[in-house]
Amino acid sequence: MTQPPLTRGFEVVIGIETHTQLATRSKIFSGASTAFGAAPNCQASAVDLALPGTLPVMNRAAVECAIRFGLAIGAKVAPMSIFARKNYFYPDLPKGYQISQYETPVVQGGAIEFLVGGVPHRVNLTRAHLEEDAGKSIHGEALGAFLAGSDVASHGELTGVDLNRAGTPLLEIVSEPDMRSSVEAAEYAKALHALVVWLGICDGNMQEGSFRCDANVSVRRPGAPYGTRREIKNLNSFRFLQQAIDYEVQWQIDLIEDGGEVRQATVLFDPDRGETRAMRSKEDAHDYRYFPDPDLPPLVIGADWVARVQGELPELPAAMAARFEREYRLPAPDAAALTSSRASAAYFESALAALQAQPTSAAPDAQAAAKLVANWMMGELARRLNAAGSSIDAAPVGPVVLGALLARLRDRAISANGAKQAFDELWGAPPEGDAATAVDAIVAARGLAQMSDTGELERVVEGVVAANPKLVDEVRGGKEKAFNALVGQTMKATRGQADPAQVNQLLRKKIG
Ligand SMILES: Nc1ncnc2c1ncn2[C@@H]1O[C@H](COP(=O)(O)OP(=O)(O)OP(=O)(O)O)[C@@H](O)[C@H]1O
Ligand SMILES: [Mg+2]
Ligand SMILES: [Mg+2]
Repeated sequence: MTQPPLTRGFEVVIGIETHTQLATRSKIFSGASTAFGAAPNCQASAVDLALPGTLPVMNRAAVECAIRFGLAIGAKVAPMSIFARKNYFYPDLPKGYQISQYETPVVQGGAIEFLVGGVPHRVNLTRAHLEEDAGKSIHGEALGAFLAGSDVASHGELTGVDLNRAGTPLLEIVSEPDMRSSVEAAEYAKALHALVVWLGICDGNMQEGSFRCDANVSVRRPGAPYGTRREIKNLNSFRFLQQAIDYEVQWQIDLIEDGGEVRQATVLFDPDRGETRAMRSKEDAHDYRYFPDPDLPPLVIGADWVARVQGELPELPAAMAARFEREYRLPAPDAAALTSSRASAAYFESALAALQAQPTSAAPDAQAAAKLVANWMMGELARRLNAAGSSIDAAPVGPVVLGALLARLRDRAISANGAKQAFDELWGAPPEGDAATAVDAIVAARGLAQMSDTGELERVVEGVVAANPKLVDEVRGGKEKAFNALVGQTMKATRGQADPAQVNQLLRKKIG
């Protein structure tokens, strides 16, 4: 075990609770739609509004998401779990309680594994439980926009309640207090996010609140028992998560060094000021008066259901990364990057297949081909996607086209620089029809072809050597600059169409 890093002599302890919105079509206990963006209160059924006499009915699809998750992280999927009422009063919670799971959650234990700077980390999970989301309170400008044109004039003093989100299925994923730095916390959250999207149980849209983290933070002197935690609520970006923890750690250490004592509290992060601010002193479990919900029977999950879901599970990111290392002989960081999403992994495999489908005169080198595709995906393609703020499934240059382009690079028909120019052109105007034909057309139209006829290049080199006796003498006297000048002249004579490596080689041979 490596020693955890210390901050001003303190060890940082972090546990994360993540509210993952499950990608089901309807709500967890009603048939109302979960689609995002509807006008307020258009997607709230009688159950979501908590009208008297209504009863919740469990959504099978939500349970199936929980099973998928449990199996993917090596947890125990409880054969029987219990729904409980978590009682609190808030305007956006019309029942006065949230249906959640307490003592017996559906997913128990398991772990998330990920790399931090290439070093493997493992964070154990306590549990993951199913629950319903609450509605939303709407204040200020957002409410004003909604009320514009109505006869409610002084909306400045009002708060609106939108119950569209009420009853949306959540899986709350609770980690053990296993993290020791804000960087580790952010990497954990990224790995968890990638996994739930990979499994297809969450759309992962953090702006719309589909994946929200609460960071529980405490500090302690090395070897001391855990300190008191403060909980930073509702962090919806990895950067905010990291910033909020960093600020909170400094705040707690300042307080302790000034002789104060951390008290349990719920705090909010203000991204504009980069600060955390107390929201309320934290409720304890007994404040919620948890008790089993008499409206819902125990949730029973049979072994056959678990076995079926297991059979339908896709190859998981860690297993796929290990396979990429083994099968394609890629370095571990490349394999991890390429398997950051299912779309990226699928792109890689089809680009590689397309590259290898192009005939070549040289002996095929599978490892070199895989590395070439990996380099281009992590370099040129990633750069382009970042600049466009786009995702890989929407890339204008698809895997088959990239494979065809890289085949020309492999065969030295174009230079790396020429390939980049062709890539730019393909990006601007995605080709239709056969990919190789489209690539060759661009290479021809832009004059990107490298001179492939060795005999012809040899004649050019001979000409350059004959015309520059002075430079040749200097090269023989050991002047590298003179050699570069000869390379430059040869490139010029071939209008840049020669392979520089080949020019180098021929010149050395001629000069001796
Ligand atoms: N001393 C501590 N320092 C940092 N994190 C802690 C500490 N003790 C517990 N935690 C973490 O706090 C989180 C507690 O989550 P849990 O859902 O069990 O309870 P809660 O926060 O009281 O409930 P709620 O769901 O109502 O917010 C866990 O992620 C746990 O690892
Ligand atoms: Mg919790
Ligand atoms: Mg909490």
